[in-house]
Amino acid sequence: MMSMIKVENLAVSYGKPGSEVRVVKDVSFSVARGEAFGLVGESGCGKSTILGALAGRNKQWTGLIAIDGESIEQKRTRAQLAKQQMVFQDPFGSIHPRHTIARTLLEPLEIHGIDRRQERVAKVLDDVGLPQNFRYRFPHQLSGGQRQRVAIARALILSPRILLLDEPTSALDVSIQAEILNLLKDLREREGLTYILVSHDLAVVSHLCDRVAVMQDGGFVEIAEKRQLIEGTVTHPYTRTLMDGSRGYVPAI
Ligand SMILES: Nc1ncnc2c1ncn2[C@@H]1O[C@H](COP(=O)(O)OP(=O)(O)OP(=O)(O)O)[C@@H](O)[C@H]1O
Repeated sequence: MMSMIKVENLAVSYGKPGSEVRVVKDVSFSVARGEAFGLVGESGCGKSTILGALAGRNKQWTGLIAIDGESIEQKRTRAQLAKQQMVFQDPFGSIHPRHTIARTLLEPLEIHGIDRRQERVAKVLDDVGLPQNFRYRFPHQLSGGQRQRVAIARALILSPRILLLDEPTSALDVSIQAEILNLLKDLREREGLTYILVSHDLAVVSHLCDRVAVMQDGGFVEIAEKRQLIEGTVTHPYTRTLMDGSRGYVPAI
């Protein structure tokens, strides 16, 4: 089957030519349509940088990126950019504190010149389990979990095929984390979405993902199946260290 996301020999840098720092080195993987793929590793190992390159935010990359069978250039068309959307740890990264929820959700539709706007806003609010009258509210009137639902709604409004989820539950209370993870799980099944989920928490990753890439210092040390995480049959010592270090790690079956 054709991959939804294919990455070959990806390298990503920051900084001006001549003083570039390469923070992702020679990473290759592919994600099937409808799969949830995890990225774990210590802070600073390059997880967010990979998502940034896939989302079109970070243009200093080399290698091959193909989305839905189409090879991507560093400069993308609007249609290509709409195919994958990011969700961040802090919803304020994508929702403006002084805009109503309606305005936050309408903005991407205006930018992309998409019609039937009110109808689409109504649908995404439904999709993420928020009441319709939340349109008129401001972010500060919402709980952390509700704000993250708005951020997910905003990511969904352009009908992407892929969600790139960067620690989407780390800023939330534990009880709310499970709610948001279950919402993401349902959305993936209902809409046939493909996910890449970045998390430092193996419990979060194994709740949602079928396979997990373990990162260290800009590269992958191992791509483990969920079953290997559950059975403890991972092959790389660093993956074991991460598993041992993940306090309260409860493998989800
Ligand atoms: N805009 C930037 N300019 C320069 N260096 C950056 C920039 N963003 C990230 N880096 C560096 O790139 C490396 C990888 O960062 P990245 O955010 O991808 O790691 P991460 O694994 O996602 O970590 P975290 O979980 O802390 O976000 C780090 O050393 C970081 O300091």
